[in-house]
Amino acid sequence: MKIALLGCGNVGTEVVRLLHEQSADLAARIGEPLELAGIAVRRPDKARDLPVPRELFTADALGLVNRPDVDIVVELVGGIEPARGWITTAMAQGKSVVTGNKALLAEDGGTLHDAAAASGVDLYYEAAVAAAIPLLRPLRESLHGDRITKVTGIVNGTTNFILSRMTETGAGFSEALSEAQDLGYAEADPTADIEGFDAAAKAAILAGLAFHTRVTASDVYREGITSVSASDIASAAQMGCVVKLLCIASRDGDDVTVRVHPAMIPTSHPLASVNGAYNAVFVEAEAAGRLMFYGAGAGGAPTASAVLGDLVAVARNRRSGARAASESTYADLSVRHMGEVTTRYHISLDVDDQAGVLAAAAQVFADHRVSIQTVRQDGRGDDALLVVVTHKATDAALAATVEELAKLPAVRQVASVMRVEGG
Ligand SMILES: NC(=O)C1=CN([C@@H]2O[C@H](COP(=O)(O)OP(=O)(O)OC[C@H]3O[C@@H](n4cnc5c(N)ncnc54)[C@H](OP(=O)(O)O)[C@@H]3O)[C@@H](O)[C@H]2O)C=CC1
Ligand SMILES: N[C@@H](CC=O)C(=O)O
Repeated sequence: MKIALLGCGNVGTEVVRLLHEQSADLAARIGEPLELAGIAVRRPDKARDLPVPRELFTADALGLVNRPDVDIVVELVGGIEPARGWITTAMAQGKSVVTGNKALLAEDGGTLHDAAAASGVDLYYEAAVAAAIPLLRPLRESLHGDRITKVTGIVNGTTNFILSRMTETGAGFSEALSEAQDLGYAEADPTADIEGFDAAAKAAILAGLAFHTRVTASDVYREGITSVSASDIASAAQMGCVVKLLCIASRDGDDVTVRVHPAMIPTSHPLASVNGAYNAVFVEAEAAGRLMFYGAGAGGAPTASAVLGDLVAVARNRRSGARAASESTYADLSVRHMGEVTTRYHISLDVDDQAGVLAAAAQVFADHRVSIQTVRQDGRGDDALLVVVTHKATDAALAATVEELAKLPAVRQVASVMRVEGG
């Protein structure tokens, strides 16, 4: 069975290594050997310490995809184009595809699934969400007899690594990000990680599979972690909380809400102890109850494990003439606007006069029917912040409250607003 590998970076390199080191086991599991037909990269002449002949490398990805001896295409380049073109070309020629490209799946998964169905080939993408964790196959298959109501998780390893470092060692944001890049966790453009685009793409894929509907990245409410400060982390700690970038997808009747944003969660919450580049996802289903999936969420080797798992499944299907179940998108659900979502909020106000501003601020909260749970002062003197934690309120009510708080004469600025979940 011949494989065209597109991309040999953090993940592709480990795929090549595993294909080499485990070739006998893989052949035994599949019933015939897997052979690399070629490896497409941007710089074919770059020195790479890999156990394969240099002649396998090419810059002509499309030429490799088009080769008649190629059976399966593994796409590990990323991005929308030219990856989409390579994948649809491969499928049109009856070649099955394995990919880890969440950005493409979340933007245009429908086209890829339709192309796979039209050509009767497989499209597998376990690596696209939460890397090594077997998560998509359980959603696509094992839980198909149940009704999933909510998926909550930490699905980006880079941001979880950064927040963990900031919390545990007091590391700065940039220092922690460059460490995550060195470890192969970050996307080629790390803006995708730190601004929440990567987690939003994964949230769209998870919501689509969980709720049997098509959800694209543009349906997902998204905030990244670039505005999370050391003072937010310290303030969370004072409340017995930690800050995490959460992905929350929930279904309520015919409506779904899909959101990605930083949130304070109590240290007793099971997601609070998920640190470093680890991911964890809670799935709540009507009959199964609460299920938790946990493991390495980024990095070359863990992601390659998921790619190899898909490769074995696709190769076995080709040998037996079988095909994975088609995409299940029969449910016509509407995506609810973020303004309707209710949660608790932590608001830090940089004020001139703590005592003087309290009554005015309380009135603003009352005017918008946002009920205050606690108020406290953080720090001393000019640097002191007035910290308000609310009871549950809608995002729309909170946004209107914050807009008015910012106009109070004694408020220098609204230093931060963060959701509080799970308490
Ligand atoms: N890193 C991770 O932890 C995870 C990554 N993923 C996904 O896996 C995919 C790959 O990620 P990763 O390995 O980290 O990415 P890298 O940036 O490390 O590697 C990208 C690879 O693609 C090659 N490439 C780029 N442009 C072209 C082109 N035009 N033609 C041919 N080859 C090209 C590069 O070539 P060259 O080597 O010459 O630069 C490189 O080999 C992405 O979709 C990513 O989102 C999924 C889960 C986890
Ligand atoms: N950049 C991603 C890689 C895995 O999907 C992450 O950090 O989670």
